[in-house]
Amino acid sequence: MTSSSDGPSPAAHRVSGDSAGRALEMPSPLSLAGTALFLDFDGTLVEIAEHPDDVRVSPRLRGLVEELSRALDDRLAIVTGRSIAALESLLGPVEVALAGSHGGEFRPGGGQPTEPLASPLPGAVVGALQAFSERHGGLLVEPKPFSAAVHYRHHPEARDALLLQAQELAATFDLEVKHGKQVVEVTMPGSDKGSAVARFMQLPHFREARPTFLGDDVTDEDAFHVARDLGGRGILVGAPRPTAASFRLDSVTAVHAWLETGLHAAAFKGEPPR
Ligand SMILES: O=P(O)(O)OC[C@H]1O[C@H](O[C@H]2O[C@H](CO)[C@@H](O)[C@H](O)[C@H]2O)[C@H](O)[C@@H](O)[C@@H]1O
Repeated sequence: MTSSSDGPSPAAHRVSGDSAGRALEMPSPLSLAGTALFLDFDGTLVEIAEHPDDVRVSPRLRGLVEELSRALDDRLAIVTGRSIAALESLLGPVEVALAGSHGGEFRPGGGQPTEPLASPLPGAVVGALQAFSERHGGLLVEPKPFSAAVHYRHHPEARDALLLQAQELAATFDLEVKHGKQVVEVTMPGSDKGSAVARFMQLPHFREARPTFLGDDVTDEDAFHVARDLGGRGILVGAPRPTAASFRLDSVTAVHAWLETGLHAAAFKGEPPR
């Protein structure tokens, strides 16, 4: 299966809701009562940068997600395409639940061990992607425990050949292809954000809550669907596009403001977390 951010079509996802191009409204202010909050990282909590290591993490971000998680009685998770190690190298050792590598890595809570939700990526796949990169001027290959990303941001001419290479590897090794923002990834089956959200929602402290998922990329669509199927909602971050999300926030800055406002309102009202 291929999911695509700027590829020919995102049809691999059950894109609906805003598929008619209808403008999505802003979400109402965040209410913590009965909410489980799921946050994508790149493009949602931090702005997209030219290189994965160059993202600017606001000094407030780690504290913000940890305070929100405590106010939600731990019903908050960051669900990212990055590996958990890469995420924590940017954010610091964060005391919240995490899913990394598009859901291949699952950590149910801060300080708890990470569980694999997929099998490791065969080493030959990374080797083939590295060889591809060398043949095409040196694309950035980002190996992760259950997936590998190849960034073509600085070599846009290699995009179509890269997609073809990824599809060939997927057919040979039984992988899935994800096409995100200037990046093509191959992932082990089971590594998707929808499965990660569904898994979190089975944990006892998440079970009765309504999931809200914030994300910017096509690779977040699986999670928007699962959130909606479980009685919650998706919030698209960034420009309008066909999506299964129900609401939209304009930018990373708007996400931070929405989260801060929800946290402060809960503290002011003494809102009980459940
Ligand atoms: O699921 P996310 O948390 O949104 O992670 C998706 C991918 O993010 C990173 O790549 C993207 O962000 C980079 C930094 O802004 C940017 O240079 C790149 O073009 C984007 O695709 C990360 O490197 C990937 O591993 C994640 O899968």
